[in-house]
Amino acid sequence: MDRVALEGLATEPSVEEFCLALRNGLILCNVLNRVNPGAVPKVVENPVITVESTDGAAQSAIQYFENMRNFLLAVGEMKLLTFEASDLEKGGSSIKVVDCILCLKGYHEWKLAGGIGVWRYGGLVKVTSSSKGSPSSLLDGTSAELYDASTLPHNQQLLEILDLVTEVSLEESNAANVLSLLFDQFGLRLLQAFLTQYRVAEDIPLNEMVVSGLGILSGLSDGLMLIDWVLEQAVKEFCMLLVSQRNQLGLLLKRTLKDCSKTMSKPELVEIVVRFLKENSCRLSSFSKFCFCGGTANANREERLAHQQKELEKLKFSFCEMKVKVECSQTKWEEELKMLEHHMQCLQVNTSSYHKLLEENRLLHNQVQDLKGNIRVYCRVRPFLSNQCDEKSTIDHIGEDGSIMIVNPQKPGKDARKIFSFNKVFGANATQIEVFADTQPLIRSVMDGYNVCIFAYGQTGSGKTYTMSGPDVTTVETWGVNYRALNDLFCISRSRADVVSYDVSIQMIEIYNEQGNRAVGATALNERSSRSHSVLTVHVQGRELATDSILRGCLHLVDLAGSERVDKSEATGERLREAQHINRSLSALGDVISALAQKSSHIPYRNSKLTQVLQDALGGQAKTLMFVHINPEVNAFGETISTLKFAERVASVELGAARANKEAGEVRELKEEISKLKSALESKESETERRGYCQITLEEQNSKFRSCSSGKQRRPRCSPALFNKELDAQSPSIAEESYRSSIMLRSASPPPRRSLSTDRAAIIKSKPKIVNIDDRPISRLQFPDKSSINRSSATKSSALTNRSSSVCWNPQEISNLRTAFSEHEEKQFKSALNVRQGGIRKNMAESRIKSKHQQPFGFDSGGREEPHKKSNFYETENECSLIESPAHGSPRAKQLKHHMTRISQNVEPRVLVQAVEPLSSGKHENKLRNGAVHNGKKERSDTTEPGLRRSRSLPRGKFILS
Ligand SMILES: Nc1ncnc2c1ncn2[C@@H]1O[C@H](COP(=O)(O)OP(=O)(O)OP(=O)(O)O)[C@@H](O)[C@H]1O
Repeated sequence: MDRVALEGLATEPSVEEFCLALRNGLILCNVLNRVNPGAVPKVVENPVITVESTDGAAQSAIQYFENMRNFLLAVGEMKLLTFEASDLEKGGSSIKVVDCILCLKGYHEWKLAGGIGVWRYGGLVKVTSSSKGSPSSLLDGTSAELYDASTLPHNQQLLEILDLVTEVSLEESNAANVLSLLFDQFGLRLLQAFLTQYRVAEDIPLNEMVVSGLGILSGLSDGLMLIDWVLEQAVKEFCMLLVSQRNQLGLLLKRTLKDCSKTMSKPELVEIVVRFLKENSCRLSSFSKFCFCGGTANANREERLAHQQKELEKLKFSFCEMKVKVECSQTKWEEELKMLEHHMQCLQVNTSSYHKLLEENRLLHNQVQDLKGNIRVYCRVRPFLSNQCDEKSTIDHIGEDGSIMIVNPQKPGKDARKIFSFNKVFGANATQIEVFADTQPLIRSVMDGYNVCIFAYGQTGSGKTYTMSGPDVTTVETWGVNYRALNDLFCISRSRADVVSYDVSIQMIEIYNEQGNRAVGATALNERSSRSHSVLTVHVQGRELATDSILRGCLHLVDLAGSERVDKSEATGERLREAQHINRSLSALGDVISALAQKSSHIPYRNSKLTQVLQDALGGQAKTLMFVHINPEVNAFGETISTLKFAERVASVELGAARANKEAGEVRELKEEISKLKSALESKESETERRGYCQITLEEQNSKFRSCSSGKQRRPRCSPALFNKELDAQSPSIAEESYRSSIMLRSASPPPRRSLSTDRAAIIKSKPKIVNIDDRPISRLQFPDKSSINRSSATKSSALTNRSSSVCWNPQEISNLRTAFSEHEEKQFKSALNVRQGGIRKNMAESRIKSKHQQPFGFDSGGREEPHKKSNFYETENECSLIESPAHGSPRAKQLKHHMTRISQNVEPRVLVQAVEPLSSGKHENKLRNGAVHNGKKERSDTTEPGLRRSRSLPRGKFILS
C-alpha cells in the first residue's frame, strides 16, 4: 500500500490504529487524494472519539466521521461506485466497500495510462471476500504485505472496529437526516417564529443595508438578503439550541461513562442517546409546536383562536345581517327601479300623448284657421348683421306657441313690453330649411288646384328678400322660399307623372312707382334696398289621367318693397317719390286688409296696382301666408311695433275656406250632352215657330219690360224644382208671357249699377250680351232708334218701351224678333262656350231653349208660351226642364238633372248678381281686353261660388299692368 495512504498514522501503526484509520476514513481519504488530488480538501489527521470535555466531546465525534463523509461525498461527486458508511459496520455490505475501492483503483490505473477517452468502470469485480477479512484488490501489493504481517486477531479487531464505525456513521447520518428534516419541516416556521417571537424585525439592519448601497438592489435582492439575514439569526439560535443539546448529551455520556468506569459499547451509547432523546422529546415537541405556531406567545393561541372564532362568528353573523340587509335593499331597489321604469314609461306615454295632443291641437287650430280661411302669418326675426354684434335686441322672448315679446330697452318699464301672437315665430337662428318646412304644405296644395299667395312684409333691410330669394342662389342651403317652392313644384310634378300631367308656367311682375318697371335704388337704411314690389306667379295646370279632371293652381310669391316711414328713410327727390309710392301701395294693402277684416261690402282693391294683383289672393278662395319680418335693432323699435300690429291685423282676416280649382271630366261630358240636347230642342223650336202659335201683343211685352227694367224684380230664391211646380200651377198664359219677357229682358233690362269692385267675371259675362244685341240687324227689328255699341241696356229698354207705346207689333214681327233673338242667343252661347272653355255657363240661347222646353210642364199643348217673370233663373231651371223632357228622360238625363240641380243651388246668388251687373263702362272694356281673364278659376267661381263677397274676386291669372 502506498505510504501516502498511511499519512497521519504512526510509522508503524498498531492494528488498532490502522483499523481506526480505516474506519474513520483517514486512509480512504488519503488514497482518494492520491488518485484525485484535492478531492477531499481537508483530511482530519487524528480523529478521536473520546469525549473528554463538555465542549470538545461532540466536536471530536463529528471529526471522527468527517473523513468518511468527505470521502463518500467526493467519490459520489466523481461518479465512482460508492457505498454507505454503514457498509463499513458490522453486518454492512462489505462488497460495496470493496467495489468502491476497486473502482477507485481502476480509475487510478486509467489515469496512469494517460486518461485517454472516457473512463468507464468495466463492472463489478467479483470479489470473493467475506465479512471476515477476505482480501481485496485494494489490499494487494504493499498492503498485502501489511496484512501478511498482521495477525488474525488484528484483522478480526479491525473488522469489528469497522463495524462499529459503520454503526456510528449510520447513527450520525440518521441524526443528520433528522436535522435536515427538522430544518426542512420547520425552517420557515422557525423563521416565522423567530420573527414574531423574538421581535427581531426592529433589529433588522435595513438602514445599514441601504446605507451600504445594498438597498439600491432590486426588491427581490433586498428580500433575499433580509431572509438570509433572518435565517442566519435563526440558524444561530438553532445552533445554540443544538449546542446546548449536545452539551447535555455530552454530560450525560460522561456521567454514564464515569458510572460504568469502563469503555462503552456502541449499543450502550445508542441506548443512552435514545434515552436522552426521549427525555427531551417533550421539549422537542414544544419546540416543534413553537416552530409550527410561532413561539411561546401561542400559548394564548387557543384563546386567541377562540376569540378569533367568536370574532369570526360575529363577523359571520353581521355578514348574514348585512347580506339580508343588502338583499332587502336590493329587493327594494329592484322594486323602486321597476316603479321608476313604470313611471318613466308612464311619463313617456304621457309625454308622447301630450306631444300628440299638442300636435293635434296645432293641426286642429290650423284646420279651424283653414276653414275660416285666415291668412296665416309667420314672423321672422332677422339676426344682427356682422357689424352689429354688441347691439341690444328688442326681442325679449319667442314662445313655442307663436308668441313674441318685444321690449324697448331704451324705455324700461311696465309698458315697455308688448306681446304679439302669430301662427309661428322664427327666431334669428332659424334656417331657410326650417322656414320653408312650415311653408311647404301650402306650396304643395298648389299642385292640388289651390291658389296660394305668400308675401313678405317688413321694413327695409328686415330680411324679406333673404326669406323669399335667399342670399346666395348658388348654395342650396341658402335658397329662399321662391327657389324651394319651384323646386318642390317640379319634384311633385315628376313624382305624380303617372297620375297627373302638369303644365307649369311662370310669370314675373315688378311694380315700381305703380308701374311695371323694376328699379333698385339706395336709401340710407339699406343700400341694396329693393324699391319695388316683386310678384312671381306660378301657374300650374294638371290633368288627372284617370278622370280627365283639370286642376288649376296658382302661386303668388311676393317680395314687397320696404315698409319704412318716409321721414326715416331720409329720402329726397326720386327716392322720396318711390317711398311715397311704396307707402301708398302698402297703405292700400292695409286698407284692403282692414276692409276684409271688417267684412266690409266694399273692398278697395283698385287703389293700387299691388292690391289689384293680390286681389284674388287676399279676397278669394286662396290660401294666403304672410311672412312678417322684423329688425331686432333698438332704433327700429317703432317700425317693429307698427309692422307687428299690421301683421296682427292681417292674421285676423278671414277669407273663408280655400277651395281647389278642379273641373271634373264628367262635367265636361255633361256640357257636351247639354249642347246636343240644345240643338235638338232648337230644331223643335223652329218647327213650333213655323206653326205660328206665338201671339203676343207688344203691350204685354212692354208691360213685362217695364216691370223688368225697374230692376226690382228678382228671381225668387227657390230651387228649380219648386219653381217648376210653381210654373205648373200657373196658367199657360203666364208661362208664355214669362218666355216673351225673357226674350226682351236680355236686351232691355238695365241692371243696377255696382261698385267699382264688382265682379269682373260678371262683367265679362255681360259684355257679350251687349255686343250680341248691338250686332243685331236693326233693320229687321225696325226699332225707332239704333242702339249704339256702347249704349247701355237701359237705353235700349227705353227705346223698346217707346216703340211699344206707339206701335202695335204684329205676330209676324214678333216672330221675326224672336228669330233674331234666337240667333243672337245662339251666337252668345257659342261665344260663351268658346271663351269659357266648357265651363257650366248658362247663356241666353240656352235659357231660351230651356224656356221652350218647359212647355210640356208649364205651357199648353199648343205651344203657347207664358213669358217668365224674371230672366236670370232660366239658366238653372231650363237645365232642369231640359232633363225632365220626355224626349230626353234617359237615366243619364236624370243624372244630369240631379247634378245640375245641385250646381244650380250654388249658382243661384251668383246668377242674381249677374242679372244686376252694370253694363259697359270704360273699366269693363279694359278688363275685356285682358284676354287671359277667362281662366278656370273665374268659371269655377261663376258656378260654385257660394257667397256674394267672393264673387267680387278678380279673375286670377295674367295681368298686364300699365
Ligand atoms: N335670416 C337672416 N339671416 C342672416 N342674414 C339675414 C337674414 N335676414 C336678412 N339678412 C341680411 O340682412 C340684410 C338685409 O336683408 P334683405 O335685403 O333680405 O332685407 P329686405 O327686407 O329684403 O330689404 P329691402 O326692403 O330693401 O328689400 C342682408 O344683408 C341679408 O343678408
